[in-house]
Amino acid sequence: MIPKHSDEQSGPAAGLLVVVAVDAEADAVLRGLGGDARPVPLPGGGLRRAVHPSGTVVDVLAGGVGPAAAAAAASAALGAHRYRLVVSAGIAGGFAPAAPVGSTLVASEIVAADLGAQTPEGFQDVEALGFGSVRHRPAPAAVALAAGALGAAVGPVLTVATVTGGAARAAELAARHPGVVGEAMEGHGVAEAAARFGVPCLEIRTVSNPVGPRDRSAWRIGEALAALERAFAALPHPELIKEADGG
Ligand SMILES: O=C(O)c1cccc(C(=O)CC[C@H]2O[C@@H](n3cnc4c(=O)[nH]cnc43)[C@H](O)[C@@H]2O)c1
Repeated sequence: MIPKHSDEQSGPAAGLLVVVAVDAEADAVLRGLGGDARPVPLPGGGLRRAVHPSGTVVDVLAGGVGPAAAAAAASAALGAHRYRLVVSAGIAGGFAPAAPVGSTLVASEIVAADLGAQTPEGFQDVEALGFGSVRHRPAPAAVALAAGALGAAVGPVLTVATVTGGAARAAELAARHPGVVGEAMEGHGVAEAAARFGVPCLEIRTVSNPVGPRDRSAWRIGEALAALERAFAALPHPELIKEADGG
């Protein structure tokens, strides 16, 4: 694990780091936090700082699409600044019936769903193959606190490198991950980076499309971004940081 920063090295802790993929998601999160944000220097850019009405200092990072970009960006921010909690956030696909379009999700597990190998017995993840881990489990009390405040569905949220585009693949993922609520592309990368810095991590998503057969006419990105804005306005930021930290 990479040692935590000392105050002498980097000044007072920002509190919360929110890692999204693209600027439209960052803008939605920042609107929810109250609007005013200033850029913070970071190699690769994309970092803006806001203060929630609760007084919590929140850094919002647009780190790019996919787990590798998200992990690299989150590591850069975690290496440069002190945080007590990291949240992977953004829009996602929702698994029926738990996660309709416009709903909010909080991950009970952040799972790399396609990190493994095809074998004669079918897909096996790297954990089953004995050389890695595919799962991060956020603190249950923090998950419950966030979900209660947001009226969110709770369950595993998958991280995939390829968006699901068919009913058979959606059914296969649902069978392999009981209780699954969502699919996105960054959570596991962000969680891996946070773990290396010893900082707790949550994943909070709002649903833009159903997971299943590809249907561009069913995407509701504006609705999901509006839900993301509401979520970051409603989160009890100081209490959440305390819970995620272990109370
Ligand atoms: O081309 C498609 O069929 C398609 C369907 C859904 C999303 C995409 C994207 O390229 C968006 C990727 C972006 O948004 C997140 N996201 C949103 N919905 C999903 C999804 O159903 N499965 C995986 N990721 C999704 C993701 O985290 C990325 O940041 C294309």
